[in-house]
Amino acid sequence: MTPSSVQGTAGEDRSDYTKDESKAIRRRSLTLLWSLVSPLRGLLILTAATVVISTALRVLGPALIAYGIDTALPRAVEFADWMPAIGVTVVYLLTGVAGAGLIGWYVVLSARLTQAVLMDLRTRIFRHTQRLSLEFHEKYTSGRIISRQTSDLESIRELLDGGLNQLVQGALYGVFTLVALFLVDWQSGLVLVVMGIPLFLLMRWFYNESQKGFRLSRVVSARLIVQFVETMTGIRAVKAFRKEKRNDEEFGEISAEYRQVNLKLVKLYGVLDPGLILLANITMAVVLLWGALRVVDGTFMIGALLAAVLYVRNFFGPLEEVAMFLNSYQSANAALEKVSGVLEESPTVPDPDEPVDLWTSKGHVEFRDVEFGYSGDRMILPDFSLDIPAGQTIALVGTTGAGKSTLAKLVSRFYDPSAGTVSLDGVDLRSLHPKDLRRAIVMVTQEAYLFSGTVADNIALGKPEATLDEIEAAARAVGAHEFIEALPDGYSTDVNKRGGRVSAGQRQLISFARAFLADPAVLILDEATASLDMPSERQIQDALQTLLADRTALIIAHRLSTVAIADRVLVMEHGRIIEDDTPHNLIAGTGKFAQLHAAWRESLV
Ligand SMILES: Nc1ncnc2c1ncn2[C@@H]1O[C@H](COP(=O)(O)OP(=O)(O)OP(=O)(O)O)[C@@H](O)[C@H]1O
Repeated sequence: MTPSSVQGTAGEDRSDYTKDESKAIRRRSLTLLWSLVSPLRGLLILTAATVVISTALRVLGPALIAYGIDTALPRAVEFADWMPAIGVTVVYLLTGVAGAGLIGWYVVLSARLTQAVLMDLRTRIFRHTQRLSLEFHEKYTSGRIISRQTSDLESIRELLDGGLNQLVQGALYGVFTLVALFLVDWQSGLVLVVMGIPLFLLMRWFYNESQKGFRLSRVVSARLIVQFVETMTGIRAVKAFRKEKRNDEEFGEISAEYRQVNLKLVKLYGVLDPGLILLANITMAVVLLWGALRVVDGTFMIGALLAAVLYVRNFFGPLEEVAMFLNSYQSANAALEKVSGVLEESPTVPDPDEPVDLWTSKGHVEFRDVEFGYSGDRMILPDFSLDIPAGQTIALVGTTGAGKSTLAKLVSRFYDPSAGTVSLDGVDLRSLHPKDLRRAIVMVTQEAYLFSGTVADNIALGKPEATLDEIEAAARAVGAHEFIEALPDGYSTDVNKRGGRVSAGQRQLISFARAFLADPAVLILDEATASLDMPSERQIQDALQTLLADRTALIIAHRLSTVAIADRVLVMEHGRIIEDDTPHNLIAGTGKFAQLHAAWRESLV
């Protein structure tokens, strides 16, 4: 079980993990990696076999040279027996060719493996983040999600595409070389093992330090992306409030920090590289000296000495590369840690295991003893009960922050209450299949988001199988047909292309048409009439009348004129309903709504 301090995306911005936390994160990354690789076990085994065999063949070289010099050559010189020399040359050539061929095959196989893993991971991140509840998206900014899907995946791709080959081959080469050295001359092998102690300490120091550095580097680079994405998505507000200078400063500060972190990382190589060279040279000198003494003594052969020196050189050769690719390994590891965190998050509004069937809904909505707060300590709806009979049109008014949108989000099941139930036709929303829920309850918000595609595509989102006639009928019903017809390509106009750009009010009408076509039993309009311009007030009323006919409706309205079409008005304050009556009765009374209404009427004069 991952400790709660690093569960999911918690603790993601830290780089000072405790031992237990680090262990848990590592375990989570490994589990993810295994889940990605295990379906490809066959390919993995084949890839591993090719790299093991090809490396073993490459390591044979110096031993063959030693045999050539110490055995085959003297036989040719002394007895004119050329067979061993020819034999060893042929074997040398054959192992070279086979080793090269296998390496080629390994590269192809490993590419196939890594591309499959990457595709799986990419799809998983997309699917999973899309499935996560609104609560997650409201607290985890889009910039961070983007960096998971882009820069993190890119780091993993870099490692898998190039670094891993080098890393695996280098590490295997080192191990095989050590074994071969022991077989050729155990005394030189012993020297290498003794020198292996400072080598191990150096590599371990580098690994730990660079791991810390890379974690920090990823945290800062994610902040850079978040800052960039937030600035660009809010570019209108940035310009309107002249926030450019402050943004420049903030971005500059994070950039400077990023540079600092990366500089520190590079400095680690300034210790590692000379350290490796020094250790290699000392080992080589000791092996050479000790070997030479034994050659003089007549207890060691010159060919074996040459092989021992070659092995020592070969042993240290790839270490530099291994260290370099530890770099991309670290970076990919840090990325995998974050990605596995996102994938560990689970939807806070889970789908029911055994959903209750609700083919057709009447639209009876009920809140019973509901308690809700976004974070545990602050209640937004302390104790809320409300019965909305099927077909009723409710207007919800109240001071800002009273909890009106929260109510709408609970009916749409973007969130679940912490106590009590929200039900549709007597069925707890938690027991409904998401498909039934989405078919029965539709929310239209002020944003009225349009997806890339044509106007018709955007309306058809409410009913994907709709015909063009149905789409047009829906647009006519809400009064959107005229302006759509006037667009350059009518219903086929691409909303993202030049000329296809529509105004905020037009977008709203398109989303009304979309909702009309979806024909839900319950419709929620959250400030949805706010962007419609005043001259078409009459039109709005007509559009709303058509849109709301024969269904339950919950309208959150600042515009008091919309309230007139409601059967019932609820006035909310601090998460409670303080007035609940027909608009007529409320206006005639002396309560809060009567005051609001009087003030509004005065403002019209
Ligand atoms: N995602 C969120 N996380 C934490 N708190 C939130 C979140 N959304 C809203 N709140 C808080 O919940 C309270 C009720 O917000 P809500 O949006 O429901 O009010 P509202 O009545 O719709 O207000 P308005 O008329 O201004 O839209 C507010 O105090 C707000 O700060």
